Amino acid sequence: MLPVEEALERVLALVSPLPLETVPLRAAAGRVMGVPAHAGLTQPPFSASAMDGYWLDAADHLPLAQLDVVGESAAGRSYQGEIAQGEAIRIFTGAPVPREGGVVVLQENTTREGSGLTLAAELSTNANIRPKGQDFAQGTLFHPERPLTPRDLGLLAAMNVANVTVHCKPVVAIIATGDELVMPGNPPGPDQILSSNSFIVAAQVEAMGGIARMLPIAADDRESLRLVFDLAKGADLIVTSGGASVGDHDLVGEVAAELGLERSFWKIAMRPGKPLMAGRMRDAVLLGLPGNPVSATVCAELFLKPMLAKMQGRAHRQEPLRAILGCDLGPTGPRTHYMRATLEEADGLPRITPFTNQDSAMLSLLAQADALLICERGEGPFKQGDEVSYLPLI
Ligand SMILES: Nc1nc2c(c(=O)[nH]1)N[C@H]1C(S)=C(S)[C@@H](COP(=O)(O)OP(=O)(O)OC[C@H]3O[C@@H](n4cnc5c(N)ncnc54)[C@H](O)[C@@H]3O)O[C@H]1N2
Ligand code: MOO
Repeated sequence: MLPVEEALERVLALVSPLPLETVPLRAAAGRVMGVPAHAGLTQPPFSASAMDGYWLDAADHLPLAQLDVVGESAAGRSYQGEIAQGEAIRIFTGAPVPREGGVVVLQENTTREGSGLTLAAELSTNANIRPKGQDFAQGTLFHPERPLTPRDLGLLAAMNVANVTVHCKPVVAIIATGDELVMPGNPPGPDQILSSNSFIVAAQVEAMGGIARMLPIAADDRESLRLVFDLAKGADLIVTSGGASVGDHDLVGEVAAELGLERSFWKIAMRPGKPLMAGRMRDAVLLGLPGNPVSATVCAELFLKPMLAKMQGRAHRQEPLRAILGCDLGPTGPRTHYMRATLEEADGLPRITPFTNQDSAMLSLLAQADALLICERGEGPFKQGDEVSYLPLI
């Protein structure tokens, strides 16, 4: 069985960053830029007042100085005239200063009568002016290698970048397989259950910036599987769940092989998630998740998310965090165990405690879990108080 690290290398080798498309800035949140943007202007484009008050020459900036107010500069309407020594202009926040070499005195530190202005007895040394180009210069490059944040969009807008070139969103076809499955909202027969995996995977895909296409449930027969695989045409990734193991009705691998799957691997040294399979299939990549909901979720966390990140040109390494173990644990066995666990705040590192029941069909415990405690294969036993690694769950 393939170690988890190697399986991750193999799934990442199956995918590449997707082609680029140009989208309006409004549609760019969460997308990853494929080429840098250039600032179309210097910001601020002019030295501007940072306060409401009066602009005057630095030579006139003296306690109790008396000046004559000869004009006004407001944001969007600058003062165009001359200003001599002993003169000032009214100025507002964001308005261009008439020239370099002046200061802005807050209106609170002046008295005004008609056009006469008297400065306060105590003056600040702050010029209250935002210098031209303080924020960025024309031509400055911007290319964060992560999803664009709302703040990034603000910066791009200020740079006069109206359209951004980003990686296309991965389209993911999601196929649940199994005669026993019905969609939520339908009454299950006596030997049926509800399909939950597709909802977990679709939400994970969307949280990672992909487009989820939830396809109809495939029955455990070749014809039905072929039909639903056909509906997946056009997707970049096909994610199945169920039918991955060794039972007589586990047909996903067989049917995918008939349809041209070049399998990269099947079965990994991981618990839960042993029967995971992956490979290239037609123009897409297939990730075959095990049917147990916990196994499907953990495999999607560990493999699908990094694949989606790489396809969008994002960093795709998930570095484990450290915590203190809240209980004793026995030896791990031959498969690295990702245990559903709760996290509690503590002095220093948080305390992590795995649930006693780690059955891979337990959705209620999965929903309560904060983290996956990582117990490497062949390691342990562990003692309460040991420092251990975990991956947070959102
Ligand atoms: N003899 C062996 N039996 C099994 C092995 C093995 O190595 N030898 N591996 C076990 C492991 S590990 C897992 S995990 C499961 C996975 O099997 P499959 O991928 O073939 O999944 P199914 O048998 O189709 O389903 C397993 C379980 O999950 C339920 N399921 C399936 N799809 C969904 C869904 N969309 N939503 C909710 N629940 C789903 C299904 O009803 C089953 O209860 O195999 C072990 N067996
Ligand atoms: O390892 Mo399976 O994936 O029991 O749950």
